Amino acid sequence: MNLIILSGPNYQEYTEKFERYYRLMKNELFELEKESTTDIMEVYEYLIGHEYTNDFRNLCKHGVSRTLTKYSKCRYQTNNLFYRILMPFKEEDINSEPLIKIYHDVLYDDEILKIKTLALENMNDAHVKSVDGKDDVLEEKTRSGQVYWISEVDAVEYFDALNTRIESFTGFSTKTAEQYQIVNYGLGGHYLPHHDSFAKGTENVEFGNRLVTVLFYLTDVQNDGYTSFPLLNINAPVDKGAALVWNNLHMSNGQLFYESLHGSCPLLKGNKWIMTKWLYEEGQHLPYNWKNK
Ligand SMILES: O=C(O)CCC(=O)C(=O)O
Ligand SMILES: [Fe+2]
Repeated sequence: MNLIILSGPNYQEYTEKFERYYRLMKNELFELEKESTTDIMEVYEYLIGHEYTNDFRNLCKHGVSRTLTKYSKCRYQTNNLFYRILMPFKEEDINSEPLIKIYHDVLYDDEILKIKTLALENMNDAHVKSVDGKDDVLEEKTRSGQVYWISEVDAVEYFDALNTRIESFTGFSTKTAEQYQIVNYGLGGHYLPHHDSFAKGTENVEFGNRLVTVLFYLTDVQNDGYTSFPLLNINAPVDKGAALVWNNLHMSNGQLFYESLHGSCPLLKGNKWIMTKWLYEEGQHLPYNWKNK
């Protein structure tokens, strides 16, 4: 590329050239910017008209004013596991009722890479799993993203260790859990507030209901795309390698924890990847019998 020198006898010609290049570059940058961002108001307008969406919208847009309580602490957690003395979990309390915690750095970069590669080969448009095991296509406005259910049988080497790790930091069995679900949200991708557990009478006959959600973040997302709990006024930040863990049911009787209502704020820039594991009632040490609740 020739340098444009804005002085000397060809000053006029060079200035015109410079202006032309400048305009071209500006347009180019503008187009690039347009591709990687989306109109915030457009996405939020889209969310109007749904139950709880005002709270959800405000929370997504204005963030959180969470009051710290005596529960809000973070610690190195060993859960009385011998080898975790050397490598404790970084546990952060988010809420007490229902219990919500973040475990930082529990999914490693090489695992994230493998999981994304596996998922990319098998992505489908977002579906929701119904109790009878069939997939229902979700209304587009409720959730927009690409979904992949990983069969652990096909990828034992990735998931054996992870199952054990989940059991260590949650204290719950993964033996009756669902397969791992991977979701990729693009621009404007979101998930309106919902409960993860199944409605009464529609639980899984073998394993009961979704007791605990373990949500791993496979990417960092700056300033948006939070997992938001509108009834608790909480936005959880998207922190690559962390797992957000919460109870969907009351641990004393298995009834729905209404306040566990949550969604994913619209993604306004970049890309958000998550992986979810739902732990079921069956096979856990619970003070109630889920079959007779
Ligand atoms: O993407 C998120 O932050 C939330 C996802 C979620 O709620 C779900 O998959 O059930
Ligand atoms: Fe959810």
